[in-house]
Amino acid sequence: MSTKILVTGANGQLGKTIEELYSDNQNGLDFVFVSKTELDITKQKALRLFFNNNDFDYCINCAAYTNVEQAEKTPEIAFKVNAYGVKNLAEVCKEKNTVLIHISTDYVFDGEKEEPYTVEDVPNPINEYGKSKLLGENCIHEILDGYFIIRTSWLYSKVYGKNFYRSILEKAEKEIDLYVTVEQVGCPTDAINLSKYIIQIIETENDNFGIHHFCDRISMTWFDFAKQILQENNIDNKINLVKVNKYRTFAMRPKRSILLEKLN
Ligand SMILES: NC(=O)C1=CN([C@@H]2O[C@H](COP(=O)(O)OP(=O)(O)OC[C@H]3O[C@@H](n4cnc5c(N)ncnc54)[C@H](OP(=O)(O)O)[C@@H]3O)[C@@H](O)[C@H]2O)C=CC1
Ligand SMILES: Cc1cn([C@H]2C[C@H](O)[C@@H](COP(=O)(O)OP(=O)(O)O[C@H]3O[C@@H](C)C(=O)[C@@H](O)[C@H]3O)O2)c(=O)[nH]c1=O
Repeated sequence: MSTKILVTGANGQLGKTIEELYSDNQNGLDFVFVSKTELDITKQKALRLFFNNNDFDYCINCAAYTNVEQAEKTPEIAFKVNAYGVKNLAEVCKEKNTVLIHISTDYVFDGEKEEPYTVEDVPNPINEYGKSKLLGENCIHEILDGYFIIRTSWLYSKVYGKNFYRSILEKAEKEIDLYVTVEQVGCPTDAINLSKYIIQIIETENDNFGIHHFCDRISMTWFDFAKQILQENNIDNKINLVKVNKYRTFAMRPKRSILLEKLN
């Protein structure tokens, strides 16, 4: 019998990456991908109806509000999706005995710890996006037993969505000087690697429920990452990359948010 998997928020960078890698439904994995217009996690009744009409073994929740700057100005939008939408999803997963695989973020931490963050470290978010994601995590802990919360960091896809990798390339097309901060240190994570990590949890029938940390294991500043992006695309000699201590933003971001994976 095949394993039925629902992917919510399927039009985002992670959802699209999973779809590209796995939608051919091989190895007994049977995927259903739903975008926000097809299934809005903030609409409780529609969500319940959808789950009542379909059975899933797993739900991979890629739905989120990820605009960190805008979340600071209108936090209610971020909380609606990242906290209360996630609560709705946890409730229907509980009713239908579906294992929820939810994605969270390094931004639940304040970034003041010198060493990498372990899954035992206590979160203390310093921006509204991080606070909304932490409340989403807490709703899952309260409602579900069978769940994975996978915290990742600095996620990027080279082809899908809006992310730092693609922003730098877009800017490089228009500008000769790029100003990038050295204020934060973290681990950029390719959406392809995160997708593989999620799917191997399902394929191996992992039942090590709870919080997991997953990131690509090379830590750097955003400036280092921008340099790497320009080099990779052979445009580092055309662009003047300028190191700045502070890049003006509305939201605060954790200074050091390296995630340490749990060793089993
Ligand atoms: N991007 C990053 O750097 C990081 C992301 N994460 C987490 O990883 C996960 C995936 O992120 P990523 O793929 O980058 O995010 P994206 O912003 O690329 O995708 C999120 C998707 O969710 C959809 N969505 C928004 N609101 C709802 C809703 N109410 N119901 C259903 N779908 C909705 C969005 O649709 P629309 O665009 O139409 O609003 C979008 O297609 C998220 O949980 C995020 O918090 C964790 C660490 C780093
Ligand atoms: C585009 C740009 C950004 N920056 C700075 C601003 C900020 O401090 C830092 C990161 O920029 P961004 O705003 O693109 O990235 P940001 O939205 O902070 O990325 C975060 O997204 C959420 C969803 C997460 O969960 C996090 O893990 C993290 O990936 O780099 C520059 O210095 N120069 C630039 O040209």
